[in-house]
Amino acid sequence: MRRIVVLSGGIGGARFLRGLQRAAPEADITVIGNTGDDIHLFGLKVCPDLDTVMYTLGGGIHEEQGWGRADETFTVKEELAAYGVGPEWFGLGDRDFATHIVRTQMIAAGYPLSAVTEALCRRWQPGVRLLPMTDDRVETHVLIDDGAGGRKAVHFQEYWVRLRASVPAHAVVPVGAEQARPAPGVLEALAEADLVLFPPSNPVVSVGTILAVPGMREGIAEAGVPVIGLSPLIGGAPVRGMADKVLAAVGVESTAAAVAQHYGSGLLDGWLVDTADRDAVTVVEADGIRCRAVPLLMTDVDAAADMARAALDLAREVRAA
Ligand SMILES: O=c1nc2n(C[C@H](O)[C@H](O)[C@H](O)CO)c3cc(O)ccc3cc-2c(=O)[nH]1
Repeated sequence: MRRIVVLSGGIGGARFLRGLQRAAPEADITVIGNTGDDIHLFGLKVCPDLDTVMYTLGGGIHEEQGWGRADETFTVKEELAAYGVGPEWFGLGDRDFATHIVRTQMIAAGYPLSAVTEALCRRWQPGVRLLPMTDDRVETHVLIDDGAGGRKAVHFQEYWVRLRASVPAHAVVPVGAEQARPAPGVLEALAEADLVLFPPSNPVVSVGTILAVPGMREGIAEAGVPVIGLSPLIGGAPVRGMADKVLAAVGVESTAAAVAQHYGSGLLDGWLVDTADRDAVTVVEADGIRCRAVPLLMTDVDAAADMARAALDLAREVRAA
């Protein structure tokens, strides 16, 4: 299984990918990155999930935080705040700003996001081919109460970072996804893949947004190769982040089994749950998805590599069946 395609969000996907690289050093890995979290701030285009993958695999990530740059300073942000220019709730550091300036400048010069991402990766050498899911603009919005008896849509980052997902999400809408086309190279990578992986990324706002791009589901199905996912939930709670909040918005229970059922046996061939959720194995298998329980806590790169090995083993089982 040399050619592996991974549909990735930010932190969880990036850390899993680092494990996959260790577990399968010979593999040719293509990452299809979520761009629904992208946000335009201060006239700049910020792509949090693409950057998180690029910095994590390129050795520039802030390890504890999981996003943004290591050894970061915030002088530009402080100067903007001194002018009264916000938002102050989104932490863009000086080093990170440079990435967004280069990206925005290249886009203004007419380059598509896929070409810009390739150019940025020339510096970071992430060891994978990093593709945005689309070159078209897709922006995830979350429908919340407006405090006056009605509802309003806010940008995903406002819901996630400013509100810390503390208010109920009534709906999650990847605005623009219906008209979006997969970025160059995405469908080709799927067609040539030996294996497709869904890392323990958010099933709604990360993997779900990628799957919302027309042609993506068909591309995965037509590849005719094992599709293996890893649960982002352990014991009914997200390992990191607030996935449970957005799962509720799409009517999915916060359990490892419910997430597998949400993806469905039409898409998924195999599913890994944590050993704490071993009772879910029979439930998931009853739905026609091969399931195994293994430790899913990515405490370090070795643990992530063990998870990647388990996913590769499950893929071999599926293929041999
Ligand atoms: O919790 C936060 N997450 C921040 N993130 C992470 C991001 O909001 C989310 O975790 C992802 O979009 C979800 O995958 C950033 C990511 C970037 O690439 C650049 C800047 C930020 C800033 C913040 C922030 O201020 N607070």
